[in-house]
Formats: sequence, C-alpha cells, structure tokens
Amino acid sequence: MGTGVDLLVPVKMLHSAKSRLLGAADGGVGDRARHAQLVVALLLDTMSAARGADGVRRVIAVTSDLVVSAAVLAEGHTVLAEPPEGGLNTALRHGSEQLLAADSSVRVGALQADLPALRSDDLAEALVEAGAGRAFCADRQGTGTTMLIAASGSPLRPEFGVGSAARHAGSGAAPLAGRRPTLRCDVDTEDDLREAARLGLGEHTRAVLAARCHRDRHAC
Ligand SMILES: Nc1nc2c(ncn2[C@@H]2O[C@H](COP(=O)(O)OP(=O)(O)OP(=O)(O)O)[C@@H](O)[C@H]2O)c(=O)[nH]1
Ligand SMILES: C=C(OP(=O)(O)O)C(=O)O
Repeated sequence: MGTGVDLLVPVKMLHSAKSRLLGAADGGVGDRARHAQLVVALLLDTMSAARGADGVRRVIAVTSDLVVSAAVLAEGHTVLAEPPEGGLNTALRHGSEQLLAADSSVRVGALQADLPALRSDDLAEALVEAGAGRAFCADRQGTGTTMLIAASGSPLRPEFGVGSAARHAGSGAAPLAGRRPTLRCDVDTEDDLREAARLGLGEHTRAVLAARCHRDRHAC
C-alpha cells in the first residue's frame, strides 16, 4: 500500500450526536431529522476535505450508526464498525488496533467529525509539520484536540474528551504550532458554527443551512 496517514473519524449514534447544536439546523425548532442532516453534513464535509489532503491515504468513519454508515459509504468513504461497549476513545483504540493488525507499518490518526470548514491544504500542512512523530492539533480554544497522529506502526493512544489537549501533550504528543484555522475550528455550539461559516463551510453543511434559511428567514 502507499504511504500516508489513515485517519479515523469517530461518530456516535445520531440520536445523541451534537446535542449542543440541536436547533441549529432549523432556527431553534429542534427537529431530530433536520438535526441528523446537519450532523451528517458536518461529517461529510470533514471527510471530503480530509480525503483531498496530500499525506492522507484513507479516511475511515468509526461508528455504529447505520444512517451515518450509509451516508459515508455513498460518498465513497470507508466505515469501520465500533465495538459494542461504545465510547469515543474505545472506538478509536479499536480502529487503531484493526488498522495495525492489517498493516503493521500503518500510520494511524484520528480526526474530529465536526470540522465543516476544513481545507485540505491546512490538513496537509499540519501533516508536514507533524513530521514522523506523534503529534496533535489543539482546537481554536486551545483545550480540545481536533487531530491526533501516531508514529508509523504505533498505536494511537487517544485521550479525547474535555481538556484533551493537555492530556495529549502530557502523553508525549507534540503540539502543532501552525495557525491553520480551518483545522482548529471544531463545531460544538452555534458560536462555533458562525466561526466556521466565517471561514467558509463545505458544500454539505452549506446546503443544510441554506434549507433552514428558505424555511425561516429569521434564522439566517
Ligand atoms: N464512534 C464513536 N464516536 C463517538 C462516541 N462518543 C463521541 N464520539 C464522537 O467524538 C466526537 C466528540 O464527541 P462529543 O464532544 O462527546 O459529542 P458531540 O456529538 O460532538 O457533541 P455533544 O453531544 O454536544 O457533546 C464526535 O464526533 C462524536 O460523534 C462513541 O461512543 N463512539
Ligand atoms: C472530544 C473532544 O472535543 P469536543 O467535545 O469539542 O468534540 C476533544 O477535544 O477531545
């Protein structure tokens, strides 16, 4: 196989995903179907930008959700089923083990699923900066992590969750210093979504939010 990072993108079940964004897709109404469309759109924009980045070999969603899986496969991406016990770091550890079992020299990474403004060149530059070692990119607040990359042939050792930037640094991963705002802009709240829109949203997220604007002019 060729060189490059295999990026795992974890996504939890749609019924519980992106709870802090509920209502963002429909001007505060909180319709679950519209919310699910937004969650999937954030994911597809993230995966599509990641797939276009130099230095990325494969982009693989890790999920148990069948709707997410179908949407990801329809866009030509790959899906890996997560273990039944669930949990973000458990899913990523499982993905890392699976990839290493199939290819002991693989370079594994994890990318958050909510980077709808991600630009392929920001990601490619981050991978260049990472060099060969274990590295991570903090989110724009500096406390969370948007991407973690292992060294080739090594397990990912994910420590995602609140305050993960400090844990990843503490576990020896090098913090990436470049600005790269589109790689740092994960979207958990409506404020984050506004910031991502300022940077430039991907086409899937733009389409979901444009539908919102047609239905409710006040939401735009
Ligand atoms: N596969 C998998 N992914 C998970 C799991 N828990 C969280 N994630 C993903 O990890 C990322 C960060 O998760 P959280 O911040 O806990 O949840 P969120 O859905 O982004 O947002 P909130 O519901 O508002 O907390 C998101 O992409 C989630 O979909 C899990 O159990 N399995
Ligand atoms: C899981 C994390 O973040 P968020 O809750 O912002 O998605 C993280 O930064 O490790």
